[in-house]
Amino acid sequence: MTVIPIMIELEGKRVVIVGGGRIAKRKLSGLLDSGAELTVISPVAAPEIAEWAEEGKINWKQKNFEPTDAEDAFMMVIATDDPAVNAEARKAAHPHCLVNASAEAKAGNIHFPAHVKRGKLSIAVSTNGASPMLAKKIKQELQAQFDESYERYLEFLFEARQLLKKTQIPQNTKEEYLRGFLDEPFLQTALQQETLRELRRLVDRKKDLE
Ligand SMILES: C[C@@]1(CC(=O)O)c2cc3[nH]c(cc4nc(cc5[nH]c(cc(n2)[C@H]1CCC(=O)O)[C@@](C)(CC(=O)O)[C@@H]5CCC(=O)O)C(CC(=O)O)=C4CCC(=O)O)c(CCC(=O)O)c3CC(=O)O
Ligand SMILES: NC(=O)C1=CN([C@@H]2O[C@H](COP(=O)(O)OP(=O)(O)OC[C@H]3O[C@@H](n4cnc5c(N)ncnc54)[C@H](O)[C@@H]3O)[C@@H](O)[C@H]2O)C=CC1
Repeated sequence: MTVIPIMIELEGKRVVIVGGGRIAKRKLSGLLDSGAELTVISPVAAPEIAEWAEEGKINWKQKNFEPTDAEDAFMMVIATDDPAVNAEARKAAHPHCLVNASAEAKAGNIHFPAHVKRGKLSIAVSTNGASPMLAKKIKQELQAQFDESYERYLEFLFEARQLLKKTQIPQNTKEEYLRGFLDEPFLQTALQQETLRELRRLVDRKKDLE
C-alpha cells in the first residue's frame, strides 16, 4: 500500500480537532488560513488556542470529547494524550471522514507532511511516518534553498504565463519562453518587470490587430 500526496481546499469545511495541547496547536497553526470552520474539543487548551478562540478564528468547546462531536466533520485531527480517547474519536469518525491520528502513524487515513510555502509554491515532505524529524530537517534545507524571493518569482511566472496565453505566439515557442523563465536570472525583479512589460506589449499588439 502506498500513500498519495494531494493538495486540498478546506474553505467552509468542518474540521474538528480533538485535544488542545502542543500538537493540536501545531496542526491548527497550519489550518488557520484555510478558510475551514475549525472546532477544538478539549477541556484544557494551549494559550494560543484560547487566544484564537477569543479572536473568533476558531470555536473552542471546553469539554471532554463525545462521539457526537464527530458529526458532520469533513476532517478530524485527533491529538489528545489519552490513547483511549484517541481510539474513541477514531471510532466516532464517519467512514468518509479524513482522519489524522497524530499519536499513531498507522491509524487514520491522512498525515500532515512538513511544509515549505513560498506564495504559490508548496513543497511538502513526507516520510510516511518513518521519521518526522527527517521530514523537518529536509524542510529546513529546502527553506534555505527556496528562499523568500520565490514568492515574488511565482507571481512573475503566473502572470507571465497568463500573458503568454493571450498572445499569438505558436505553442512550441510559448513553451520555450516558459522554460527560459526557469533560468536563474529570472529570479531578479528587474528582469521579471522588463519581461512582463514586453509580454504586455505583445498582448496589446494582438489586440490592435483584432
Ligand atoms: C504520521 C504523522 C501523523 C501526523 O501527525 O500527521 C506523525 C506521527 C507522529 N509524530 C511523532 C513524533 C514527532 N513528530 C514530530 C514532528 C512532526 N511530525 C509531523 C508529521 C507527522 N507525525 C506525520 C508523518 C509525517 C512524515 O513523516 O511523513 C510533521 C512533519 C508535520 C506536522 O506535525 O505538521 C512535524 C514536523 C513539523 C515541522 O515541519 O516543523 C517530532 C519532532 C518535533 O516535534 O520537532 C516528533 C518527536 C520525535 C519523534 O518521535 O520522531 C509521533 C510519536 C509521538 C509519541 O511519542 O507518542 C507520531 C506517532 C507515531 O509515530 O506513531
Ligand atoms: N504527530 C505528531 O507530530 C506528534 C504527535 N505526538 C502525540 O500527540 C499526543 C498529544 O501530544 P501533545 O499535544 O504534546 O500533548 P498535550 O499534553 O500538550 O495535550 C493533550 C491535550 O489533550 C487534551 N485531552 C485530554 N483528554 C481529553 C478528552 N477526553 N477530550 C478532549 N481532549 C482531551 C488535553 O486537554 C490537552 O489539551 C501525544 O500523546 C503524542 O502521542 C507527539 C509528538 C508529535
